[in-house]
Amino acid sequence: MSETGAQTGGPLTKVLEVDDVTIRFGGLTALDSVSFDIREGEILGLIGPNGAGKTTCFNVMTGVYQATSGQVLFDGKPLTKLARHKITQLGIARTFQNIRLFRSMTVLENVMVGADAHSKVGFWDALLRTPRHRHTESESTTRAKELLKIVGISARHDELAANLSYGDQRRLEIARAMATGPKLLCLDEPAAGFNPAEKLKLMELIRRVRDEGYTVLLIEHDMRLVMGVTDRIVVLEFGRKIAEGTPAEIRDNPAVIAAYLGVDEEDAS
Ligand SMILES: Nc1ncnc2c1ncn2[C@@H]1O[C@H](COP(=O)(O)OP(=O)(O)OP(=O)(O)O)[C@@H](O)[C@H]1O
Repeated sequence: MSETGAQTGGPLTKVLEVDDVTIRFGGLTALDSVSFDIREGEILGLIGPNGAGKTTCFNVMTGVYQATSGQVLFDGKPLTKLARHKITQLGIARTFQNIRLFRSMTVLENVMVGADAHSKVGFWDALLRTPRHRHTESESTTRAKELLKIVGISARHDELAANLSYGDQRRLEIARAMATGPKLLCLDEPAAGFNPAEKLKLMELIRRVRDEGYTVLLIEHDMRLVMGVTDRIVVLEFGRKIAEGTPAEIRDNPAVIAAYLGVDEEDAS
């Protein structure tokens, strides 16, 4: 396990802060005064029953939605609603519930696209193939190959993305997101459609990604996976934060048990 501030008691750097965020859609309050933060080097899980507000929260944390009130601070600065490429440039990368890859490009090319989103080389450098562009290109090829190794699919780098198995496509999505060099990597239900053996491998992979120095936000339905891989968990129910803590604390929290069992808090304790 990597040594994060959270685990060593050292100074905590907040990568992202959700500060008293409320989001309303017409008459419906999807998020109600929610506050929590994500600390550098940790894996934070965001969980809750269906309709709890996880996706809405994810969307406000990745600049897709603007809070009705309250704010999200990324790297200490307010995050406003931004175009997707701007969010990537800021340092937030995400994967999607429904895999979004360039299916007719190779595995390596898909990761290189991620690296290009991060690249400082301009249009003219690329068009004229300047030494600066060539240098950057070879650096990003090397880095893309390293990332494919980390996610465990380097042997398939020349294959078309469409030819990968479902599990390997998910791995490729993670590598592509990592290639943008994010300060925060957001995984939206990465285990969707996985069998138990694949879920175990995914847990290993998420830990490996964190140990590489990435900060990870994980939204996931599979409780065992969330409990097994996260450093801290935030629980939402009906748009409110009902608990926050380590997996062990969350497992024993009566409000969380009640939310998942759908019974009164008193009955669950
Ligand atoms: N764009 C929208 N317009 C109107 N209502 C919305 C919108 N997005 C979400 N909602 C509503 O906000 C509430 C929270 O939804 P959200 O999708 O964030 O929950 P969730 O925890 O991600 O649920 P699930 O686990 O089922 O995906 C729900 O009642 C949903 O119907």
